[in-house]
Amino acid sequence: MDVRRAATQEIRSGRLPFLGRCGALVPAQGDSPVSTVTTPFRVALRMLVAYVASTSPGRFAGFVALVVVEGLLGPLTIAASGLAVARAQPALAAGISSPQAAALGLAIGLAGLAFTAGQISSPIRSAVATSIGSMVAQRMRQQLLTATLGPPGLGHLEDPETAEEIRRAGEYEWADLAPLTRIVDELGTAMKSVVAAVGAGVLLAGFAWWAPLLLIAGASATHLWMGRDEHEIIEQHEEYADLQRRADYFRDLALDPPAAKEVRLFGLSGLLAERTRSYRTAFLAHVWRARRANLRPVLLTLATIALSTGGVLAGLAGATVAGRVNAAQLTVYIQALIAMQLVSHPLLATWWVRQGAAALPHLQGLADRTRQLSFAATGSISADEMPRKSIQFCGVGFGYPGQRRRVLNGVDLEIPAGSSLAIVGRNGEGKTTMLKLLARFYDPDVGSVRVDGVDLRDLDVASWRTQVAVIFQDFIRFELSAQENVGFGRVDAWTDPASARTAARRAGALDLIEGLPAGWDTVLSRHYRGGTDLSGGQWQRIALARALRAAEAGARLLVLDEPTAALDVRAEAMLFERFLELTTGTTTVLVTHRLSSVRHVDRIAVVQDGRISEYGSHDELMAAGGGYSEMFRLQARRFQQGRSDA
Ligand SMILES: Nc1ncnc2c1ncn2[C@@H]1O[C@H](COP(=O)(O)OP(=O)(O)OP(=O)(O)O)[C@@H](O)[C@H]1O
Repeated sequence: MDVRRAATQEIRSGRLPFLGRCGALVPAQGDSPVSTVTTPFRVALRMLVAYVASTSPGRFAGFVALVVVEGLLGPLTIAASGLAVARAQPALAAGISSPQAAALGLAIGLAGLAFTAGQISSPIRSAVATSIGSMVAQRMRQQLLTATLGPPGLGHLEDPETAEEIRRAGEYEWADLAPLTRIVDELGTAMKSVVAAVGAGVLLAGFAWWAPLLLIAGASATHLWMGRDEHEIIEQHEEYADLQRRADYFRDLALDPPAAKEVRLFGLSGLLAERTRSYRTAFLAHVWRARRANLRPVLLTLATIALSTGGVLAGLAGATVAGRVNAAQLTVYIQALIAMQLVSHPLLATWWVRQGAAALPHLQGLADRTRQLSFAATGSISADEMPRKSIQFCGVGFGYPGQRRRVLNGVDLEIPAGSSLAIVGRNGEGKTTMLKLLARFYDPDVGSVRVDGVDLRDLDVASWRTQVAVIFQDFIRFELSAQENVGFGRVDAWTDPASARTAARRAGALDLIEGLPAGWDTVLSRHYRGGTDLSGGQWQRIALARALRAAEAGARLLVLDEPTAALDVRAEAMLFERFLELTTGTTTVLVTHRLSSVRHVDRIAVVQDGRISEYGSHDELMAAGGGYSEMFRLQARRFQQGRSDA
């Protein structure tokens, strides 16, 4: 089951709006993030800086000011220390209380002050970077949630390209290696290094104009070679990311408790271990090959640095020997030369910048795209108290986005308000699809679904969904308390114990819940302390209780998509009977494969070849002697045989 899709269906049903604010959908197992950072560095840098700056302009301006000041403190320390060396000799000669000694003290004090300020400003910058990084992450998270949870339909989640965009847009979140706080900090360090290097360059220009230029040329060449090569390595990562994903998938299968039974039963352990190893080795082989190819630019880089630095040092030595540079100047120039090496520091930040910017191209415009793929929630008519008369499928034709085949092709069906309907048919005939149209997760391609004569498209979608309580086959099993699992049927009053109790009793789940270790407060997952796991049938009763809680809160259309498949035949029949009794007057639509369970519904619709092939009460359909009566007799015979065999 796709956990994300199941969760989204329930959230879309309008019952859990708060998850849009504080809940995050987790990536499916096996979708582990692999670097997709192929944006050219300059573009990535521009993108990242623009995004960070626009997230909090005031704070970012303060951050930049701090970075510039911190960057200038380095050259200031160098200049002050040079001044101190220059004044040392005259001060020694003039004595401790001379003006020369005072001037020396001033120079030393200035150097000490600049150095200390540099030490203090560094942690302050990191703290500001952390706070900006958190705000950026929060903004990205919000944008992602708006893009995924905002559209009222599901089409955007099922379009493969958009699903991939969403996955990539969310990678910043799961990339533990590169949290945004660290990325912003690295960006600040890189900016500071450039400012410090420029300041040092100005000092070194006092010796010779060409000296800083030579060092900058060396650093630029280095940047160019390394940057181009790093880009290639990252592209290789991207190209072979599938191998990594496969390796992770097989590893997760080996570790995943739900898979453990079949893995052991079919003796798959060895195969899983072998596949994990071979996919991982194949992936690493490409990475190693890329790294080996990277050796050449590393050597070229080292040679360039040695040549440019050596050239400046040789010039300095010559000038010193010739008496054109004194000791104080030499101190300043050598320190400036060392500080200028910082000019290549941003090179170290390229990886971080690319990581930080990786999600941005995918995030930008994502909300527009998902909105386009979902339908436009144009309707504004309130659905309060609907349906009062009927729900109709009028000539409905529908195919899933990106699929050529139409699942439904001319469905005509009327469900009188307050009646119960069972939709039956073979696997894959489109029963669940009809329910999805009913909940307006999609719009029909042809025809319309009408409530009291009003096209669903003209109804306010949120208001319609408060009228609908659906339990799908793949309902969510919230790893939360029993109270929450049932109470979420009415999210704005989920804590109400009396209503939850009533719903649980009606669903036959009350004894089960009250027998749990901490009763209603028990977390329904053994992954949590004091939590417990439920069987498939027990979970279905909980889900049913949630739907009944919604019905009690005013939902007027109850839709159950095989919610009792994990119960035995007798339990299902009893539950359906009781359910129909309890929901008398509520419009109820059931999907089930067990025809014995639907004898008591008012009407039965058989779906076949994309349309309704039979429609009527159980007795009418049996009397008609069509496909339904044939299926019913077959199932009854099997059941009888099973009982007599037993
Ligand atoms: N999200 C989807 N994207 C593409 N095709 C889909 C999607 N969901 C279902 N289908 C296809 O639509 C068809 C009808 O599916 P649906 O789930 O409505 O059938 P069903 O009658 O409920 O089946 P079952 O009895 O097995 O639950 C199937 O062929 C299925 O593969």
